[in-house]
Amino acid sequence: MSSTMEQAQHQGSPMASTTPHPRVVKAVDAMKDLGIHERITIHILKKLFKVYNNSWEFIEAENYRVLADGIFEYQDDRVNEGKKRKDSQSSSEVEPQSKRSNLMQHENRIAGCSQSVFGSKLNEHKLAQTFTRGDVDQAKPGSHSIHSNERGSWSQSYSVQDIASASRDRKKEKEKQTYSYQNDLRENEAVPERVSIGLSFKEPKVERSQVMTCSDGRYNAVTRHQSEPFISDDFLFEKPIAMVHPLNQYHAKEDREDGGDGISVKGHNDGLCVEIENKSANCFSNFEISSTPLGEVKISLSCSSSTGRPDFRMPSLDAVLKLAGDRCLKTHKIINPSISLIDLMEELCQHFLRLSTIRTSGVNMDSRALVVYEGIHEGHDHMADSSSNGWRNSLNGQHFRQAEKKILEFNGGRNKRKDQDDLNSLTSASSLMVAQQFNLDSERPPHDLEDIAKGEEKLKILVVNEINNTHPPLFHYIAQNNVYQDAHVNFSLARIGDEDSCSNCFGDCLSSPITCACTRETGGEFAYTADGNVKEGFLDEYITAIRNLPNDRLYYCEDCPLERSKNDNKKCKGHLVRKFIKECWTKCGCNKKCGNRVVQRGITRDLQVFLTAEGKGWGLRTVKSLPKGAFVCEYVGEILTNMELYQRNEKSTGNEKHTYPVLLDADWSSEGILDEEALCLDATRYGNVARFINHRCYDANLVEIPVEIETPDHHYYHVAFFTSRPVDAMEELTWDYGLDFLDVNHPIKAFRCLCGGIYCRGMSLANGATS
Ligand SMILES: C[S@@+](CC[C@H](N)C(=O)[O-])C[C@H]1O[C@@H](n2cnc3c(N)ncnc32)[C@H](O)[C@@H]1O
Repeated sequence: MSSTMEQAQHQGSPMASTTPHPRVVKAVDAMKDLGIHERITIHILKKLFKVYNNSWEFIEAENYRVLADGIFEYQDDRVNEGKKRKDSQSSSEVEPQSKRSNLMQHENRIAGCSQSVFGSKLNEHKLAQTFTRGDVDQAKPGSHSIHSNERGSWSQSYSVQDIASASRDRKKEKEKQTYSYQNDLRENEAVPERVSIGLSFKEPKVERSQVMTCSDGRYNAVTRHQSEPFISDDFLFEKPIAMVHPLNQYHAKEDREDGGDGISVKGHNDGLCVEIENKSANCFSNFEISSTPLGEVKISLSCSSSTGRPDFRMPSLDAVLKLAGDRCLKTHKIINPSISLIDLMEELCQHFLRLSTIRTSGVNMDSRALVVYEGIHEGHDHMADSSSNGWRNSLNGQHFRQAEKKILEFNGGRNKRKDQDDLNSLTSASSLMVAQQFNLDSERPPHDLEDIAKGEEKLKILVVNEINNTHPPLFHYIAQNNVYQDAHVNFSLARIGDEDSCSNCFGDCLSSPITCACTRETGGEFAYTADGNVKEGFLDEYITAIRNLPNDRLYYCEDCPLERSKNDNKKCKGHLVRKFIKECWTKCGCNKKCGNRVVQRGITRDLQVFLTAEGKGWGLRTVKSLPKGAFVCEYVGEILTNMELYQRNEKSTGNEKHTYPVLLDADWSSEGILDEEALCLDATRYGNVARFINHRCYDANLVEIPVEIETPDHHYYHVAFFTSRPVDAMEELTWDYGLDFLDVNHPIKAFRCLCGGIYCRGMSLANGATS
């Protein structure tokens, strides 16, 4: 980014160090294993910190048991709130009492104090009056374990210890290993534990023909009324209340005596529970949900018929959870608030089957193959790891396509819509594989030298090497930003208010006499000229502001997400508050050719990627001269969270070639930004031509301006490069990265600057170029 020497000291630069606290990262990783999204984990962590006076020990104890409980409880509360809202809207009936609150009141009566760690803000002091600290520790509700066996069955059990029994059972409990995944090969064991009051699965949504009732009218004991007697001792899960066959909907509707869905329902003799049975011969899997009157619940997922398949391989639990988690994130964007536990289990089951029966060129996938399968979603790290095992060539994208085809064949009896879904996920997975293949085949020319954009842009972008016969570094060309995994980028029409769109405009807003609502950001005037360049007045003011850095241009976070995560907890260095350009978009009445739509139209200038003579590696230049304010290109890359970037950097050896990530902090002043909301763009693996723009200190000929297009929410925006002055034909395009060459702690080692400018600040300071 354009900046002065001083600016390089600030965080309002693309190179800002993004280093979350390692303990936060560990906690996030641990929760991710449970399929919990980073945003939620961090949200709860913060609350727990307040409750526990920043004590990590308490939060980390028993493998983050408190944290997990807090999260479950939080999710529970949200579901309840949603339900309450719905209920109060739809009927005037007396609101049914929350089941959890029933339980909690009940537990509280027994324990004589508040038990909720999170929701009711556990008061340790208060608890200590009745129980020892150890008892309180033991009393954190909600242990959770998952077991799997060789035959493809998992059982997932949840437990809670109330304070009273924690006191009693403390010694016994210590011996139990709770809250850990166990992917061992032992027989499926039912673990006699009691249900967590914090879990959000207490009222499974039963869809289609899945029925889940108890003959006494209760789903499970979480619905137990507070007046029921509390019996605290062991209760084994002997009888399932329900067996749900999630894949049943895929079977052809042949045997209709059961109502046409292949499912029949029959009650258990004990008069307590109901079993749901799938009569279909092609039963792939089923769930067993067992419950006791006390609320002890065991949910097990078994894929029994897969075990008879010769090609069955037990997939790793992590792989299945990851695949299901990814799908939840991608299909539902983030966990769908209306999703039920049954839906989740169903999803898990499908992915379990997917992974357990994938074949590659007639060879069964083994555990290594699963790692690569995950690698499809992960980027090239896994592939790089696996390559060292010397087997990568047998698992290229084509084989994965075969593998996916196999899944479709295997599921031949399923309905068409599901097959289409599979096909869709296949397409997205395959497209990522193309990027992996660059690494796979060293014989293959890495890029189309005639057009490095491979047709993704309107114009071809030539690669020119007048110096030697090397090629540009490997990456996957994308013309638009793409979410890597966790970034929460919400483009919904509902978020665009009337004030954020010009629905009354028509044709070209620039030539309209009506004041366009889209000029809101730029003081009632358009930022662009009719030629599509940024107006000189706007540009000069913008450049002056970022180069001269008056103090009122810097925003200092009270609790900076960048500094907070560092061990030394330094103060915020300040983020440069930038002016935005707002372009017209879908809700606007104007047409696609409207003059207030420049960046969204993509690259229109003739550009070349070339090998620089000064030793800076590859660079970008313009073939024709450009006027001041011309749009050149956008910085396109993967959208990462601050945390993901940190994790990526942590894995890096420090010796790779880097593009520098851009932090999207231009508008942090308008709202306190949270860790989990901090986004950045990284073009190292996926990017466009902007990844070739080299750095120049201070007087670079490009300036980056934040541009709002799809969403008025400035936590995500486009980073667009415009010329800061007229540029000659064949002149290299440069950008001031805003690098602090003095920052030895930055995760990416600075290079020795060869910009050759008279204001160069990095020539003598840093050691060794990385390119
Ligand atoms: C975003 S990439 C730019 C493209 C890069 N030159 C390439 O070949 O892929 C950033 C890297 O380019 C090199 N670079 C960029 N500007 C430079 C400069 N002024 N002096 C020396 N190296 C530079 C550094 O190696 C830096 O890590």
